[in-house]
Amino acid sequence: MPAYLEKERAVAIEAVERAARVCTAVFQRLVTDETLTKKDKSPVTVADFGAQAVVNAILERHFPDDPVVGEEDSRDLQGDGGRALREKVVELVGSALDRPMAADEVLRAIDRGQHAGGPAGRHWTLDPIDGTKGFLRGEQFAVCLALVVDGKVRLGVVGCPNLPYDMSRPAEGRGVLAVAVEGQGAFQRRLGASDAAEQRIRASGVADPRDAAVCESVEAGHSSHSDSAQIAQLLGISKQPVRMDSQCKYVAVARGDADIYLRLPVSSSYAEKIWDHAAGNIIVREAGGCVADVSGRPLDFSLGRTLSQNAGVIATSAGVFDATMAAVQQTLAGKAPSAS
Ligand SMILES: Nc1ncnc2c1ncn2[C@@H]1O[C@H](COP(=O)(O)O)[C@@H](O)[C@H]1OP(=O)(O)O
Ligand SMILES: [Mg+2]
Repeated sequence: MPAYLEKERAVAIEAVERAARVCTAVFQRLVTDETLTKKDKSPVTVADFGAQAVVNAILERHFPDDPVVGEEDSRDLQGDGGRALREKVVELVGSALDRPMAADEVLRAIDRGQHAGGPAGRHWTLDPIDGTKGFLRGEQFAVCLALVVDGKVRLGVVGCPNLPYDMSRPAEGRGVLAVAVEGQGAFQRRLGASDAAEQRIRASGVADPRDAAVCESVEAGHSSHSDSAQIAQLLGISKQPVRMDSQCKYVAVARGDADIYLRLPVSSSYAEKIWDHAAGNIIVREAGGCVADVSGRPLDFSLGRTLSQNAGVIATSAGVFDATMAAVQQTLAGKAPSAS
């Protein structure tokens, strides 16, 4: 008998592999094309749309009845105004899928991402490029795909093209694909190697919070750096936090590169999007780690496109979870984030 979600797991890996290739190809063009500077936002737009079209087309081929909650829609690619961008995306998608796709097919594939999500049945959730700023800097970004069944994340795949496969041996190359299915553990394999062997990954066994390493967003607008400094101080952590963009932070916790991922609300009006957390969340939990919001509540993926009942995210290895939550709560107590 096939294992739970065996086909979904294989298809999700293929989709993330191909989407990651789209992103890498666009980035290579970005650095070689003298007409583009890294300040130009258009490359990330082309890669975002291209990656979403590729993933959605592959999902549709294998699971035509499954809706997708994706970040992008095709509005900017339509009509005369969208022609230049559309042509670039169509060319990119054709080469990523090894078959030409007509423009209207590409737009339709992108718009398969407009599902509302919710508590019932199956849906996929996709962030075609998570960490766009990291992508443009040539640093960390991720292609993130997850399957939600009856409001719970059951499968997650995070492709990290720029993450060293082994942090202790960075010379051995970059590119990691992390994958987890509910109840089956978390694994990593080399991104871009079709016959890649999988290796089980586990969160660290650190028990004394003073020994823990913290990771957080590069962008202080996404997670408060001053609150995390206070939390680290309460925990007696002297190491500087590692800052990186995207769900690569969840992968870092899942394989013990870091012990604590802090995402501390800057504004009470921001609702986290499900595609920014679904895949990373299951990978950390299946690696033996813990994930909650800043109040200690589990992340609730059953409420539509956002985590409307959660604020922030705390992901840690199991041995330092309670101490981290206590320090988070002490730091945030009596401090209302601004609504701006
Ligand atoms: N105010 C905010 N708080 C938390 N996350 C945010 C905020 N604004 C944008 N983001 C999202 O953070 C993600 C990147 O996170 P990280 O800092 O971990 O790399 C992006 O998906 C980005 O969404 P968007 O895609 O709309 O820019
Ligand atoms: Mg994102």
